[in-house]
Amino acid sequence: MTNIVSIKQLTVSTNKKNQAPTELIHAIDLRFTKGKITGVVGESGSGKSLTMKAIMNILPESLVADMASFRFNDEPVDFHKRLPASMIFQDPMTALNPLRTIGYHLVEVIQRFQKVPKKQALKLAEAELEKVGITYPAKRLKQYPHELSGGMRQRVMIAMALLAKPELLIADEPTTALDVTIQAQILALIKDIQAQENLSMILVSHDFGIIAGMCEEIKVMYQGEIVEEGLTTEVFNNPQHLYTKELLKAIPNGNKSDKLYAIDHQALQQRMNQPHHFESISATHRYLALNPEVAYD
Ligand SMILES: Nc1ncnc2c1ncn2[C@@H]1O[C@H](COP(=O)(O)OP(=O)(O)OP(=O)(O)O)[C@@H](O)[C@H]1O
Repeated sequence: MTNIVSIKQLTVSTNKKNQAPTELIHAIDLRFTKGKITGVVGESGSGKSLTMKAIMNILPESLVADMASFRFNDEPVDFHKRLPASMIFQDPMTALNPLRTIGYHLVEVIQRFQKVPKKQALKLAEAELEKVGITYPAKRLKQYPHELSGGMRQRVMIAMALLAKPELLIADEPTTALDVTIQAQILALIKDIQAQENLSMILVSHDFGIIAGMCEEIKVMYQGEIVEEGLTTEVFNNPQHLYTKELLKAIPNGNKSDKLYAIDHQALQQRMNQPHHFESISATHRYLALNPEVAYD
């Protein structure tokens, strides 16, 4: 099994003038299997987005990433270079220019990768919209982002991401801003595309339910660290880390009258600080024992 991404000792810190740096991501090792969807789950603020932005080399200037080694497709890469990877974000509106048509956005990506005249690029754009399940694609090309629903805008973002022919697709909370039925449709689309193209994907979500339904492998993030990782079935059925157990309790069960379970962080921290807390590594160790070929070199 090859890794699409393999990083050792990734650290992300603040980088502000006249201020001591604060470490936000704490020397984590990351490995994502090629051709699969790997889930990264954790609450808001656990460091999921910063980790993804560090992989994509799109951190804001106020932050800086450092790592001991970075391999893409099993080749060492200079992490200051852009990877053949695309990223989809939670809010497509921020990634789309409100003054430009959908067609403009798609043609721009197509012409960045292929030398084709505009007319032909528009035909390719139309076909791509159809592929991501957008009805009346020819009409949509002439529309502006605000004329489309949230779900349709996210489909456009997926089309744009795919047109860049990525070897890795990172979807960071791609359905969080959408209502539940549309969420399910977009997740089904992502899963279909991944399977059809055998794409390597990282799916980031705070929702363990989504991750468990979509991903074969999973990493749990907490306070800038990976606290547990392994096969989803294993982590889901037999969580080892206290935080993972709490996250699993927090999965909404679809019953609207149920109060959402809130994690008591203070109590969790106290339990984690107890001397017998050595659970975090065992799922990883078991995973590596079962898959020795993916062990770090
Ligand atoms: N530009 C920044 N400067 C300083 N701290 C930051 C910056 N961006 C993020 N952080 C902090 O880093 C931590 C991790 O943020 P990150 O956005 O990666 O979390 P997340 O798990 O993706 O959550 P969310 O889903 O809410 O974005 C948070 O504590 C956040 O406050």
